[in-house]
Amino acid sequence: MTAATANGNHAIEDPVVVKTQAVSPPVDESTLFEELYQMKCFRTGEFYLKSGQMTPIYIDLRRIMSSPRVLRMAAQAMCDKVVAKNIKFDYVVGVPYAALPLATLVSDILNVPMLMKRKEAKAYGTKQLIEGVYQPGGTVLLVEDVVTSGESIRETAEAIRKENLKVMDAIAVLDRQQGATANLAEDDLNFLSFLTMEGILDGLITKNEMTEDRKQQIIEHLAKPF
Ligand SMILES: O=P(O)(O)OC[C@H]1O[C@H](OP(=O)(O)OP(=O)(O)O)[C@H](O)[C@@H]1O
Repeated sequence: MTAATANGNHAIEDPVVVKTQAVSPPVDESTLFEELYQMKCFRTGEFYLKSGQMTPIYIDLRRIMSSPRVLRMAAQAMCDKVVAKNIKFDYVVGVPYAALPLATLVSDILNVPMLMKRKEAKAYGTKQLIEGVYQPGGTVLLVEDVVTSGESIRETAEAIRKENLKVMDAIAVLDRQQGATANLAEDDLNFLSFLTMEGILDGLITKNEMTEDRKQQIIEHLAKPF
């Protein structure tokens, strides 16, 4: 039996069971770096971010959806971290759009239901911004691919909280280390990532794609305010 909720969804009678056991061997940082490198996810040059800031290094994790194996590895890496930190949640939500395939796999690996937050509500149908079946009061884990300022996570958390769901934690494959942790803490969001920009730059040095001096220049550039 189900009960109607405020959002018109029907609550699931049985409580959600969070299976906090990852199913594959743990993924380590250097292995994932190597896979992302092989998939040409790291590009140096002149690129512009959502914030409008120019960046000398662009990290495009949208490419990994083209490899189910690497996509799953990245999702598994986040699951390992979430399990290690003993984070409890009832639903997984990907920050649209790039993180949606990752969130789908996190949901599958941990056997936790997924919800989907739209970038914009549709003007027809149910017009809901949050899709899926949920009970108000449930807790959401946010999943991101790459985080710069954390603004996309913050916007997603805001929309979810308006639906009387709780959000306390967000996890990303990669943190560009440009202030997201502090920015999100202001919104009571605990932010974790599996890889960091510094780790990527170090990896590119080992590949002879970058010098230590260039790494320092890039870090200084990225430390500038948006
Ligand atoms: O931390 P932030 O400063 O918000 O930047 C990170 C966001 O930017 C990218 O998404 P983008 O806006 O390019 O959209 P997409 O996911 O639809 O590609 C990325 O996938 C993150 O969601």
